[in-house]
Amino acid sequence: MAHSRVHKDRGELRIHENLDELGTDLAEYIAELSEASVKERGVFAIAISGGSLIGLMGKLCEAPYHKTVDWAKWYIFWADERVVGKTHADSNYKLAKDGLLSKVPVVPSHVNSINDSVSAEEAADDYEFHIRQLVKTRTINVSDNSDCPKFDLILLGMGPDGHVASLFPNHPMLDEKSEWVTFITDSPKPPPERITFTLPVINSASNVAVVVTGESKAEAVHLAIDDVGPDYLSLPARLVQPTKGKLVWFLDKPAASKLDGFQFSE
Ligand SMILES: O=C1O[C@H](COP(=O)(O)O)[C@@H](O)[C@H](O)[C@H]1O
Repeated sequence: MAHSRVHKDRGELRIHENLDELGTDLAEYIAELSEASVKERGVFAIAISGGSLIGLMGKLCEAPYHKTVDWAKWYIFWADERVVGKTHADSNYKLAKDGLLSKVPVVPSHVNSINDSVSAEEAADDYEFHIRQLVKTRTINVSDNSDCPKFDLILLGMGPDGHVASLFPNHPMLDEKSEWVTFITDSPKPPPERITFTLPVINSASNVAVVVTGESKAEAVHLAIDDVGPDYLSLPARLVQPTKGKLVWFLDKPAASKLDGFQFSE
């Protein structure tokens, strides 16, 4: 049974007994947001990440979700992408296509992947331009207090170093305020060339979920959520603070094991 509590300023924490339970809760959460968004706006604009997240979304391809979700209304984007070919093993697009998108009836023209035949800088510019067109038509909603896109849902993973999307600790891209999509050519985690949503875009979303599993990430989870003092305020995962949207953390027990008070909530 999942343990859920609302942190005073870091959103809702859902701590799961195991990966199976987490996968079930995550699929239900995404399906509910999809239904609400389709009812309200006629579409569901969702941005996904790569890494372990895709495997954890697997239950969406199974009953009942493969039939009950209105897949034709989904518009899919990437919160970050590695600048490699779409058939490359490092491609977040390939990961999602193989693990999810090829198994459900999404509309191919609604799958908004990056241009993989140009430089990282050009790919970021292209992707931002593309998103701007879809904000104009309101396929992607617009923020109430800036011109930023307001995705219905942004799904993030987190690395053991606290990176989210391709926003890495101590990198100047964390200070980017005007671009929606930026690029990196010296990523500390290979491959080096990537594009990523910036923090203003992530924090303008209606819903942001950070999905983190495994003991290797327990320290970063603690630093991203607990009151740990000024040294960690700029940890990328800590900078995920939706302005008006809702933040939910999906954790398994090993990832949550270093959270303050974890032993008392078991
Ligand atoms: O490089 C990346 O890493 C993060 C975390 O991946 P995980 O496998 O540790 O969950 C991922 O969220 C991001 O999209 C990816 O490009």
